[in-house]
Amino acid sequence: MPTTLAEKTCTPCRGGVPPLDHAKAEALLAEAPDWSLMDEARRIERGFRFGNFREAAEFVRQIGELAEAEGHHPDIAFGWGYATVSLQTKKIRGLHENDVIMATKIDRIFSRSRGLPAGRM
Ligand SMILES: C[C@H](O)[C@H](O)[C@H]1CNC2=NC(N)=NC(=O)C2=N1
Repeated sequence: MPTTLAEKTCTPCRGGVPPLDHAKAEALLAEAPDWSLMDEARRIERGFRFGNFREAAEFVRQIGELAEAEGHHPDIAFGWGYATVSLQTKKIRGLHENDVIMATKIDRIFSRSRGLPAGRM
């Protein structure tokens, strides 16, 4: 039984479910404290900094692999030294547990890229 969101996998979201309300989103974000609620809690976003373009591009590549494996996809803007990742469940135009699962997994990718053990930023 997974105990943390990062150990869970995204469930196929077929729509028809209500988006998380602000309180529930806030509660789940306790596991992804570096992410910000945006657009009246319909989206979450986090900015990441890197030493150059190549590091940012590699981070984006790894997120792409994760997204394909999980079947849940972020929006990403990136360039020299930065990447901004946004998560929303498009089908419900709001937040789903899948979005926070992805956030926790993306945090682990970033931690690993900085040579930190997962779970410590
Ligand atoms: C069929 C496929 O699982 C769905 O279209 C998935 C793909 N990835 C997705 N990603 C996001 N962020 N929101 C979705 O609603 C979504 N739907």
